[in-house]
Amino acid sequence: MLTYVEINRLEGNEDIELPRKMSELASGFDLYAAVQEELVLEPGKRCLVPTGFAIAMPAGLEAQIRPRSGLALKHGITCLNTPGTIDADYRGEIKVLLINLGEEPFTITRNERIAQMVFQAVPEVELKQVDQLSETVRGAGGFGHTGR
Ligand SMILES: O=c1ccn([C@H]2C[C@H](O)[C@@H](COP(=O)(O)OP(=O)(O)OP(=O)(O)O)O2)c(=O)[nH]1
Ligand SMILES: [Mg+2]
Repeated sequence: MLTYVEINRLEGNEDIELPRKMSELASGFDLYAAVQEELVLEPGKRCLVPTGFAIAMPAGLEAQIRPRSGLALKHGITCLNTPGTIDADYRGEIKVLLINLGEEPFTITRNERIAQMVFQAVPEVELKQVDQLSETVRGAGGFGHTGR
């Protein structure tokens, strides 16, 4: 089923590409940097990169902002808060929190693809407080208790 998500290009970003799938069955819409000309991200530093657009999706969806593997592999550039969460009721500009985990400064240029946005269904959940939880074999074991 096709779902329509409204997208609004923000003023001053007429030259910035709107998010786009780069192949027919791609999961993510690639996001383009709406930085002024260039932005240099030094090793170990983070920055919030504007994208020049806002969206409105129907209730029951979220958007996740995920890194691009090529930038991660070649330059150590990733999203610090990956996956970034875009709430269905958010109407502000979508921004990408990048961090440079590489050894070299990385230059972000205007209209460069810096991350991708994947839409996901969010189930309707309500938390119900109880005195005792249902039992399982795992129980409270976690954090590697099954071995390395
Ligand atoms: O990578 C991101 C993450 C978040 N947002 C926007 C959309 C999201 O709906 C809002 C809030 O994000 P989040 O809930 O992750 O941040 P918070 O620190 O909990 O802020 P808030 O108190 O505003 O919810 O910020 C982005 O544009 N990019
Ligand atoms: Mg929040």
